[in-house]
Amino acid sequence: MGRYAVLVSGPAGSGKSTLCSALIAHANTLGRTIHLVNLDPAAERFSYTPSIDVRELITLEDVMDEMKLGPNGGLVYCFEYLLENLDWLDEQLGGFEDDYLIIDCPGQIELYTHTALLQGLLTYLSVSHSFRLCQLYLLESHFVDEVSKFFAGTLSAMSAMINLEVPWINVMSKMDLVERGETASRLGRGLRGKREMERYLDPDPLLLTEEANASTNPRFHSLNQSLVQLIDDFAMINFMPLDATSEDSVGALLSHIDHAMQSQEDEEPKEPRDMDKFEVDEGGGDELEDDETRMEAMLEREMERRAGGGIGDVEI
Ligand SMILES: Nc1nc2c(ncn2[C@@H]2O[C@H](COP(=O)(O)OP(=O)(O)OP(=O)(O)O)[C@@H](O)[C@H]2O)c(=O)[nH]1
Ligand SMILES: [Mg+2]
Repeated sequence: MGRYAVLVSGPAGSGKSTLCSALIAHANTLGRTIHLVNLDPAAERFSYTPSIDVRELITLEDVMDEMKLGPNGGLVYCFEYLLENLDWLDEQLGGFEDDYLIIDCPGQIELYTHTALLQGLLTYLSVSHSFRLCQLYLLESHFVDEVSKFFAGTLSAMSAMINLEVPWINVMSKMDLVERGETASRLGRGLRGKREMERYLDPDPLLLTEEANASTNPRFHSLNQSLVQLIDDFAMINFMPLDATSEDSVGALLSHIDHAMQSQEDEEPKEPRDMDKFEVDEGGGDELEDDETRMEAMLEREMERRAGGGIGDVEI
């Protein structure tokens, strides 16, 4: 087999921990074992006991007390500490040869978009521990129920995707709320119908532009056009619907993840890199690689995958 790790990421409350539990429960019914890894130093409880738990190394509560930091600064500190203490992680990972890990991440979006911390960790897992990786990014259906919110959610997903550069699956979570037609936003506006919502799963650029223009001042129409163009050019923004309460829905997502992982078997192995280079730098100074080159390489690979099948089927 090999070593596989699925990172479950996304904004606060998007359903990450619920999905981790649902995936583990579903895997158990198939006779498969998935181990839970908790990377959230502020997590309180889990349905399954984590096999690896960052809280054994550091907790957000202690950091906030001792370092006099707020929750966000404290979280960044916890991740820096983890990356400075990778020997702890080495020890934890030692017992998991040939295993499938599901990694529950914190909900602070800046971790995915503004810092290189998670990227450092992913590089470490793939280069030093030969993990095949896949990242899920969850967005809640009822926060993406109109075009302006769809833009905001999609751009955050895109920004995280470019920052992290691993096989990627966007997930629109809590789709059962759409099915049930529950009130969407907490502002009390009615949720769009299921069919209307589904068009956001694989958005049509023309419809998106029309809808965005219909609800904005004409001064912003060219901005709408550019945003839609950007989303369309990337050809990466589509969402897999998820209802974590449905075994079928969780099963479909697990198959999708398996497919993304499997496809990496066909890829060329990565050259081991000097771990000294993976020092954390939040100031944007010495980046691991030049951003443009990384982005070009990522886009090129994506185009190749899409042209040749491979993980082109995967919503990334
Ligand atoms: N209806 C519905 N509720 C869900 C679903 N998934 C999660 N929830 C609910 O959403 C809330 C947040 O879920 P969590 O799994 O804790 O979300 P999270 O992303 O781990 O949250 P943080 O770790 O705080 O960022 C809980 O009340 C869940 O029961 C779903 O598929 N459908
Ligand atoms: Mg959680």
